[in-house]
Amino acid sequence: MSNFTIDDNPFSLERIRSTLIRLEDTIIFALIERAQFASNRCIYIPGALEFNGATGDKSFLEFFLWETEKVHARVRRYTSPDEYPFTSPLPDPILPPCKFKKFVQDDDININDQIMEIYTKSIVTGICEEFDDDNYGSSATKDIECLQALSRRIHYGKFVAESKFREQPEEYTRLAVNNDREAINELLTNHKVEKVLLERLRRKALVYGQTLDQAEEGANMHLRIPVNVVVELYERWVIPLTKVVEVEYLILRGQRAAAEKAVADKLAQKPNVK
Ligand SMILES: C=C(O[C@@H]1C=C(C(=O)O)C=C[C@H]1O)C(=O)O
Repeated sequence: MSNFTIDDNPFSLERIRSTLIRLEDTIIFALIERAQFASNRCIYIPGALEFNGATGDKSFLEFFLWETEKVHARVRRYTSPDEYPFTSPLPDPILPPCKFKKFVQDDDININDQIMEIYTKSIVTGICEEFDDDNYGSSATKDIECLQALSRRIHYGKFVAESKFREQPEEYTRLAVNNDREAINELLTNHKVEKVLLERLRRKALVYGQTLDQAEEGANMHLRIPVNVVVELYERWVIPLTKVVEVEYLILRGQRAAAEKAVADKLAQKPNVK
């Protein structure tokens, strides 16, 4: 008998949470990469930069992101249930569809517009110095990595929500039928998990942000990214937006479950016609 049990359910809440923990590292390092460059605000302003007429009415970042997502769409990135594009229209995949183990239900929940707005208006300000260093391509490249990591983490809330629905289907269905978003948000919230996450994030940002250019441990004076910026990013934006996705998914999931039950009950009442 092994000393530890391996959770063989790839979609247990514990396994889903471990994916969110791994995404913390992806996000922190993506932010550290972006912080190398100035804010270069012009890349976020529609029409501020024109490359041979290519950007048109889009900002440089929107143009770059759209071109990037077109290629990613062609290699079927957005057929994955945990990947959501920021731009449209996008071409069909040139590869045959992957077979994904079905867990979350099909839906059209995509809050990347909110993520883009918050990232360009609030997050860049916190991690970059406010000036123009002409590194527009490099800045946008790093922005895209940050946006994709944040989008994946926040939309992974669907997996969390499905796992929680399966633990309390009746309760979530009852609240969904009443469109009670506040009660659903309260039921899904786990304050202990959030507290532990923010404490872990502070430690990660402190360690990952060090340049280690001082031999003496902990002597680093300069951090590559302010610790409080990372913690506030999660506390103010990432966790609340993840919960927005969870709530919207649970409303949909619960209302579908209620509709399916109504049909099943009706069929059960139907007398057998000889
Ligand atoms: C993701 C979960 O749902 C909620 C959102 C959390 C987050 O975004 O980090 C953490 C705990 C919950 O309040 C979870 O329960 O793990």
